[in-house]
Amino acid sequence: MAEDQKSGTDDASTLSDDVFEDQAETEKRIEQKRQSELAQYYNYPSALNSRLHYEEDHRAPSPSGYPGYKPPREALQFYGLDPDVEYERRNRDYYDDYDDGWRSYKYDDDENECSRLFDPTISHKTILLGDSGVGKTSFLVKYNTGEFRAGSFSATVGIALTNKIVLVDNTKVKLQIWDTAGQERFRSVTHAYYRDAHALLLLYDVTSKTSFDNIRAWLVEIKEYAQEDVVIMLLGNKADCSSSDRQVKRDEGERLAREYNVAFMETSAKTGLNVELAFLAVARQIKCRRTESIDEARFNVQDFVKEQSSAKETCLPCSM
Ligand SMILES: Nc1nc2c(ncn2[C@@H]2O[C@H](COP(=O)(O)OP(=O)(O)OP(=O)(O)O)[C@@H](O)[C@H]2O)c(=O)[nH]1
Repeated sequence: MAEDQKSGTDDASTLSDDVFEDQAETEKRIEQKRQSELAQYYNYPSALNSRLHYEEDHRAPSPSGYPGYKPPREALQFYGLDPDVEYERRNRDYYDDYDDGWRSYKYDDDENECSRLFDPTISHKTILLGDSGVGKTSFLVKYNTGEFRAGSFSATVGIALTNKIVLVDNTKVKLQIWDTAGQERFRSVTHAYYRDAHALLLLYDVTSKTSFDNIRAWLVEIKEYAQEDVVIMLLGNKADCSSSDRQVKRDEGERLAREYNVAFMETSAKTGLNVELAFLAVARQIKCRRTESIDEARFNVQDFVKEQSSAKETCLPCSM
């Protein structure tokens, strides 16, 4: 492990003997120091650089992450890795497979000339939230590239974004979609991003009761940090899994969504079930909330989701 990475631990051992600082204070200060070290990686100008992946055992930042992603040198050093060795390894192991890059870091350019852009001044910020491992990155990558790569993504560190244009009734709605780290230790970083979010996609994993139980805690956080009128959608991901693996029934998800008055659907990043629909519903709801039209303002995302889910359980075209 490199000296950089060890510094937090060294601080802890030194300061635990310090009679002027109790353990809680020490831990708090170390966490602040760690966060400030991490914070520098979130300020990279490029969206690609704002995303760091690493493997659970901390041996290496994820080589795959988003296809074509190359962590900054400092990020690798932060995890005690030699950047030259890692870049070489990544080139060898992964770049050949993922040479298309993550295509939609630029806006998708819609060919439909007659469609107008809804509120061109705003990229509507949409954030994926939920416990670590529920499938946020897979969900976004599926939406973005149409591909699912089982087990390809290791835990997200911090945040990353992509931009998409969704066509709602011949109007383009720009979504700026943020993928966040589900791990508790990055929570304080992601909180900062809730504030100006227009929509939140809150995921749990239908094969993990814990991730479902934690939804209530996520909703408490959302209430605390997000704007009051934020569009929230609860998604039970990994719906493709067999019934023997399933720990959360569909109607449990529905009940919870009703209790909190949020839209709900089950999804699968693997099969694409409702992936497009989730973003379409979000775009539609955002547009309707910001429009003067009485008819459109009456649009209810939950009814829309219900209607669409029963009409078609797979990916929908973007224009409806
Ligand atoms: N069967 C199935 N597996 C999925 C699905 N979505 C994700 N997975 C798998 O679940 C694991 C975790 O997926 P990720 O996309 O990395 O999860 P995450 O929520 O981004 O995790 P963090 O980055 O730690 O917050 C991976 O092994 C994925 O292949 C799905 O819809 N179906």
